[in-house]
Amino acid sequence: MSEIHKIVLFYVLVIVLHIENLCKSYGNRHVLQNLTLHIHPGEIYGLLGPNGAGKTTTINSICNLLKADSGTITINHQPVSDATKTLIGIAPQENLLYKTLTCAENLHFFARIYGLSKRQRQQQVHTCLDAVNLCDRAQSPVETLSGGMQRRLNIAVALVHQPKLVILDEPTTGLDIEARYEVWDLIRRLQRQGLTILLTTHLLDEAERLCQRIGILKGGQILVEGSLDTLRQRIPAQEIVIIQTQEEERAIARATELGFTHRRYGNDLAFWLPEALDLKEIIERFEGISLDSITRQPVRLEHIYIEVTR
Ligand SMILES: Nc1ncnc2c1ncn2[C@@H]1O[C@H](COP(=O)(O)OP(=O)(O)OP(=O)(O)O)[C@@H](O)[C@H]1O
Repeated sequence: MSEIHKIVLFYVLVIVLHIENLCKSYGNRHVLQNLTLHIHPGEIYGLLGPNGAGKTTTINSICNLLKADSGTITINHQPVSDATKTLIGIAPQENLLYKTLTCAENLHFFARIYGLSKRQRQQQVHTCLDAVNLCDRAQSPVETLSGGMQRRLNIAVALVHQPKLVILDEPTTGLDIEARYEVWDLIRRLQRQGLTILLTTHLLDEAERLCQRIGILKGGQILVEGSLDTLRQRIPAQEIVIIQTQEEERAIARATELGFTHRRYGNDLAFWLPEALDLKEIIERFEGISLDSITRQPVRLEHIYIEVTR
């Protein structure tokens, strides 16, 4: 192997964030239990989990705002400390912005906290406003911006000190679909610029669109981790079929005979099809049972998430 290949391989193998066996309790409540996860350079990693799973506790530990009881967290091979804080930028769920200050003033303020020189501040404020498409609103007070613009500015604040890892906590919650598209575009652009991103979201389609790898957290542990293709192996189905019928018991009994697993997704009765079937073949399988409708779906993150966390 040539030297250049070795160097390239070295950088590919460097792990940006490495969490090993992290434990944290509040009194006798065990919030993180041997949590282990690795985030690779340049990827968007989606940390998913139900309310109270331990996502915020994990993020606060990564940012060194909270001390774990045991376990290790390293960022670029350095244990978390005040020194590693500069490697991380965080855009919290609640925008961290001063509403009466302008966009530029907000960024100057946070850049100063990170100790940037006047010259660096001027340059970074411009670069960050440009990155989030808000140059034309530099002198606008935050309170005059739309919700989507405020969210983009909140992300700009996370970028002002040029971190290596950016943590986006529920970046599009509460936004309309147009504003959401803009934030998704922004996140993809940040990745193309070489940033590594840890994203938490309750929106599973957001994770499907953006994340190269996903970890599902519950009860303070990562239950599964991997690419969407890896996670799909959790559901041995070619397709999921939702059936509406007045004869659900008979449909379930037939499906069981055929070897189709059945599930309830909300009120929907669903069957996992182990082989690809066309519509006519699906109807034939349920012959003699009156079907009101059949809807076919690919296996989605939503199905995997429900399977893993149920
Ligand atoms: N300071 C604290 N003292 C006691 N319990 C706490 C404290 N902070 C968090 N917890 C508990 O720890 C558990 C995990 O909380 P955490 O905020 O990390 O979850 P989360 O996954 O971020 O949830 P959400 O999706 O609702 O934001 C919850 O049961 C929460 O009530």
